[in-house]
Parts: sequence; structure tokens; C-alpha cells
Amino acid sequence: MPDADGSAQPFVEVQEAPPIGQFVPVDGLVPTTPHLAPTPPRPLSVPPEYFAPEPVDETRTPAAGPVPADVAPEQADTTPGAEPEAQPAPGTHPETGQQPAATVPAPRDGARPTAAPAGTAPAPVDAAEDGTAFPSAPETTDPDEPMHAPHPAGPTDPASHPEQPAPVVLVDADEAEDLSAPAAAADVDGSPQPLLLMEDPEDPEGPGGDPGLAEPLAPAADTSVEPPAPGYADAEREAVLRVMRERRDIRNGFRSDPIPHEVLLRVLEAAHTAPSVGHSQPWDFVVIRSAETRGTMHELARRQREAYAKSLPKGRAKQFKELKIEAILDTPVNIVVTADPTRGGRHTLGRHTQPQMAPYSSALAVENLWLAARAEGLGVGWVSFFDEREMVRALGLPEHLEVVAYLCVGYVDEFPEEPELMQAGWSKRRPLSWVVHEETYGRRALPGEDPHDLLAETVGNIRPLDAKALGEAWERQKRMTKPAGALGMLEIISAQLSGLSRMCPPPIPEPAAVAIFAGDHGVHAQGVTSWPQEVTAQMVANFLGGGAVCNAFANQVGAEVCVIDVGVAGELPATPGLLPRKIRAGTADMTTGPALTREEVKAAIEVGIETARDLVAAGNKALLTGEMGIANTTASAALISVYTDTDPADVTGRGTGINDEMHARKVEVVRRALDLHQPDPADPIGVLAAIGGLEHAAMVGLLLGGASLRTPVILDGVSAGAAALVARAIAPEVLAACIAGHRSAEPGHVAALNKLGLRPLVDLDLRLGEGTGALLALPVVQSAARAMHEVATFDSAGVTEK
Ligand SMILES: O=C(O)c1ccc[n+]([C@@H]2O[C@H](COP(=O)([O-])O)[C@@H](O)[C@H]2O)c1
Ligand SMILES: Cc1cc2nc[nH]c2cc1C
Repeated sequence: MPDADGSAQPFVEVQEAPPIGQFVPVDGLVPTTPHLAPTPPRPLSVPPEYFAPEPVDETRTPAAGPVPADVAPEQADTTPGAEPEAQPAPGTHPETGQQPAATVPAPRDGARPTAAPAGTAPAPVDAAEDGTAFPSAPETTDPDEPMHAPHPAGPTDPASHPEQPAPVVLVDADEAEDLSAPAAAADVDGSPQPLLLMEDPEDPEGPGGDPGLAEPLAPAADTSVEPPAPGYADAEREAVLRVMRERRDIRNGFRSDPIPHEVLLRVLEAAHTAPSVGHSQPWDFVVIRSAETRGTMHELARRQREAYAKSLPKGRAKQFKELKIEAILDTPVNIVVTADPTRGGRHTLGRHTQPQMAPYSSALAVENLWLAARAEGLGVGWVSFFDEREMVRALGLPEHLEVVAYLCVGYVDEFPEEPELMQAGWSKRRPLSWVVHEETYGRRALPGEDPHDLLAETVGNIRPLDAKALGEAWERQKRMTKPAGALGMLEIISAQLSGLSRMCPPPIPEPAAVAIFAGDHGVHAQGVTSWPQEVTAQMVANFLGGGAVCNAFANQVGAEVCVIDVGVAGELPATPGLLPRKIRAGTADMTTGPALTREEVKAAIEVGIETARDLVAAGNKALLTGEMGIANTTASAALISVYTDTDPADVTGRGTGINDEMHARKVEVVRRALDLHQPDPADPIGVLAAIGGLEHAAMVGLLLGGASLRTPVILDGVSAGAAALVARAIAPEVLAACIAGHRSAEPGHVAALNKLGLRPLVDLDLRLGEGTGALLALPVVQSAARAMHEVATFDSAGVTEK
């Protein structure tokens, strides 16, 4: 198939060469399974504006030799019953030529799912091996290092192949990248971002507040005459930066050596020079050495620890159990840092409108103390497992004081290179580029760089599966004590997880979080559902209260439930667990005009990307899609009709349950909307704006965000399927991260999965949404990864191979 410029695209003639985890229906061949054979690289089918020019990176190793020889060729040789000219079916096991035993449910339209030929040309091996699934500086401990640029593949006009016949590059023929690289790409549609003006941050000290600068501020110097005040010499500056970089919150490895008085004095003096609101210096430091007092405090912390552990999802609680969270008894000195909110009297400068400036000031004293302690070789651990009032009483502190910190201080065996919580896999460091905004919130740019578009940056960081890790996964499966191919689809999933994470065995996808995006739909006015619109908000309250099916399933599998209001019509009260990210209060009626503006679509996609970032940075190793939105199966049907080129009658289902009359109307509503907008599948943002929902757009963002962070995303039902089609139109390689959790009873979902070439793991006629099908599939995915870690090899177990 020629590209827009007439040049031939590799693979396109290979029908639907499906990405990993995919099958493609082609008449005559059953069953179908995902396909992991490496395919040669091809240009990305992504709009050119998604990519910045690739800078030359001298440090990159050129792509090396082919994938282990047995991966692709064996498939071709051993596929049983193949037509002479036929290529092996996708998902054919590279070792045995077998396909998983489970059959794929036949699409409801009667088409039989079949295999597509695999692209079998050897793929170059990914040269770098950083083994880091998270994109923040995998090759360096500095998260703020400048980062690699977007994928070097040349841009390709998506309009040239609007149906995206899935010639997706599965295997990363490129290099491992530091995904925190700022992508200096243009805005997706070139439209300017809305600007918000921000005030300058207030100086916490107020004018002239620093004790060392007590004189009134001099008028600004004439820079043409006087040079500015000097900074520190290079070595001194480096020492200051080093102490900040190497400060750690220490819980392990404390020693009992006493701290000399002069050392502790220097540390407390440093704390006492901290900036403070209105120069009020609201802190006091209570130095505790007594074993009895420390014992009392240890007991208080132990009780709080238990209460916190009980509040955690099981997946997290398991991890938490392994963590040491305080060293009260292991350290010779504990220091309580307090804030006196009354210090300085009622007219304390700067505290008038912001009373919280008093404890903030004491927190700055804590940081000073911490840095000075690090420079002395002293470790500090800040313990916050206390009920503050309980602690005030236990320590006999004056009742008007606030406790800001309880610090455990002592000499240590060593200072870990990374925060202990990172080392334990509890969390990940957020790159600096995620948090620096230029002038207005959302215009992300590091100093000296042009602002970059979040969507473009995310798309630029999505990579195909890593060939080396994929090859290692197949090799390992060959050596595991089981007949080759005996784990069927799970072998494919575990290979996908290896290729995605670039690690073999892959990380076990636990803890996991389901992100439930909630939004309302203007098309509700057309009578396409029998449920009132307010049920969306009511069900959100139910999710947050823990009373919905998704909560029961999440409890069962130990996942966290995270609810995001991206467009609920009504106001939702602030509640723990709810992320208020409303872009607008429901979409407009797509039968009378566009459902959304392009800007709203982009904003909702960004909500999804940010959600992925937050959940992954918080330590989640799998993301699950969920949604809630009365009438959203109408929008899903419209999206699926566009991306599968199927008549609305074949992809419009009964959603929450409707009678024949309402169903006929729903089909006509979808048809009318498509007639009105004539959506162009090559313009995914435009498609979402015309007929999509806010939760669909946010799920697109979650998928892209998850893929860019090399984190698996388990898809739920019909709306997730619709979102995956849109996400693939934006970035075909997004499918490397996607796992179809289940098959919904909605006919559109089957069409979507067929088009995506994804095989669902669970097929139980569910039609609920809210992440339930994805949650049921989670243990299957986790089992696939765990088998790679725990199953013995023929050698190690002394089992004879055949
Ligand atoms: O995920 C599915 O496959 C699915 C199938 C049918 C219904 N739903 C849920 O039901 C709601 C939409 O249904 P409806 O009939 O109001 O369009 C929405 O909240 C979805 O989460 C979800
Ligand atoms: C009760 C109810 C629960 C849901 N969960 C997801 N979509 C839903 C729709 C309804 C109507």
C-alpha cells in the first residue's frame, strides 16, 4: 500500500500484521492468538506534528543483530496445517509452533477469527538495557538529566491509511530511551493553549525577612555599573547541591554511636537559621534521648502503622508489610520540631491571610536540620505515623503547639543512593520536566526549552516491545518445567510484559490501580438509555463509598480504586479517592453539533495522561481502565462504527438494558450523528470532538500515558475498546501496552477487539463497565508474570526434557 507520498510502506501488504496480544479475524483459520514474532521497523503512522526532529545522540549504540534465531523462523517452519504459502498464525509459539488451546470467541456477526501472516523479518535488537520500566532517567540516578528525544521514525501522514490496518512495529528496533526526555514537538492541532496568569509566589519571609539581610532592601542595582552579588565558587556550590542530592530519609542501618554535642549543636544552629514567616521563627526543638520516652513514642507509631495498613488495598498492604517506617528505638536521638502559631503576636507579617505559614516555616527548619545532618554524616528519618494531639499529650507539650516533625537522628552504615521507598519499589521519582510550567500551568518547559505539548511528548515516548527481552522470555519459557506452549495465552502475555518492561522476567504487575473516569453525555436527551443522567454522579458516590461491584472486585484482587471526575454533569463533593478534573459538565448532544471542542478533547486526554503518570509514580505496576457515564454506550458505538467502518446497526448494543424500540432509536441516533459529522478516522482528536465522551478521551490519555511509561494497561469493556481504537489511531505502538481484560456482551466491543486484534482474557457476558472485567483479568496477568519468576527450569529441578 503506498504511503501519502507514494512510497511503499513495509508490511502493509501483510494484511493485518497484528501487534502483540492480538489476533486478527481472517476467514478460514481458527483459533487465533496473539503474535509475538518480531517484525521489521516501519515508519510510524503518527501525524508529523507529534514528533520533533531527532537529535543526534552520540551515546546510543547502533541497533545490533537479529533477534534470537529461533523466534521468527521456527514459527514459519512448525506451524501445523498451514497452507503452503501461508505464514504462521499470530501467537504461534516460537518453540512449538502451537497455538494456545483456548479458542477465541467468534464475533457475533459470525465472522470467524483467524490469523494474519506474521512479518517474520528479523528485527534489530534494542541496544540499551537499563532495565527500568519507568522513564525517569533509567540510565542515570539524576532524574533531571536532559533526556532523549522522540522516536526517530519518520512521520507518516495518517490520512494515507485512515483505517490503520495495523502494520504495527512490535519490536523496538531502536534504543532504550530515557522517557523523561522533553519532546519539543508542536501542539497536536497547532492551537494555542489557554493561558492562566499566576501571581509571583510570595516570599515567605516578607520583605527583608532573612535574618542575615536585616537591613532594608537596597534599590535595584544598576546592572550596567555594578556586577550582581557573587554566588559561590564552583566547588562550594557543588557541595551545597550535593548535600541536597544525597540527603535521604533513613529508616534502616542506623548505629547506636552517640552524637557529640558540638555536632548536634551545629545541626540545630542550621535549623534555627531557616526562613520563617514575618521572621517569626515559630519553631522549638525538643531533643529526646530517654529510652522510656522513645518507647512510648514507638508504641504510638506502631498503632498508627496498623491502622494505615488496614486501610490499604491488599496489593499495597503486602508491599507495606516489608517496609520499615521508623527507627525510634534504633537512634540515639529523636528531635521533635514544633510550630507555635501564636509566636510574634497577632500581627505577624505574612501570617494574616495564611496561618499555615507558621508550620510551613517550621518545615523549612526541618529541611535545614536534615541537610546539615547529612553533611555531618548523620542520618535522619521523619516519622509521621502519629496522631498529632496524642503526641502532644504523650510528650507533655504545651497544648497550643503544633507538632511539625518527629525526627530520628543517628549515624548510619551508609546513605542509600536512591530514596529507600524507591529502592523498595513503593514509588518512583517524577522527572523535573513533569513539574515545571512556563508562565501558565500546563505549558511545560524546562528553562531554556520551548514549551512542549503533553500529548505530543507522551506519544513521542511510546516504543514498541523490546526485541531482546522478548527473545529472553521465549527462551525462558522453553526451559520452564512444563511442556512447551502449555501455558497458552499466558506465555504470550508474559512475553508481552517482558518486551514492554524490557526485563525478563518482567515485574509482577502488582500493585495495580483501576482508574474510573466519569462523565455525562448530552446525547442522553435523545432517549438512548432508560437510566436518568444523575445516576452517573450517584454511582461515583457509590464507588467512593466502596459499595459498587468494582469495589468488591478490587478488594478481591487487591487493587486500588481511583475515581476521576472528568465531566460529570452535577457537582461532586470533595471526597477521599476522588480526583476532581472536570473539563466540562457533560458533553453536548452529538446529534445537534460537536460533543466537545478540540481543546476540551485535548484537555481530557491530558487528564488521562496525568492520571497514568500519578498512578505509576505512586508505584502501581499495572493500570486498569474503568468508566462511568450514563448513555456512554451510544458514544462508544459511534466511535467503534467510525474506526471499524461498520454500520451502526451492527455495533450498537443495549447498554444498561433497553427494549427494542429504544434500541432502534439508539441506532438511528448513532447514524444521525455520523451523518452530521462525517468523522474522519485519520483525525482522532476531531473524531472525539464530534462524537466522543470526556471519559473516552481520558481513557485514550491513560492508554497513551501507560504505554509511554512502559506499564501494562488492562482494558475493560466497550468504552475502553472504543478508546483503544482512538489511541491506536494516534499512536499505533500503544497496543504494546494493551491487554484486553474481557469481552463485553456489547456487540461493538467484539468489533473493536477484532479490529485491534486483541484477544480478551475473560469472557463471561459482563456488560457493566466501571473496570469490572479488567479487575477479573488482573490475577491472570499477574499469574503470567509470576510464573516467569517462580517456575523452576528443567536443569534446576532435575526434570528430564523430552
Ligand atoms: O463496559 C461495557 O461493556 C458496558 C456495557 C453496558 C453498559 N455499561 C455501563 O453502563 C453505562 C452506559 O450504559 P447506557 O445504556 O446508559 O449507555 C456506563 O456507565 C457503562 O459503564 C458498560
Ligand atoms: C446502576 C448502574 C451501575 C453502573 N456501573 C457502570 N455503569 C452503570 C450504570 C448503572 C445504571
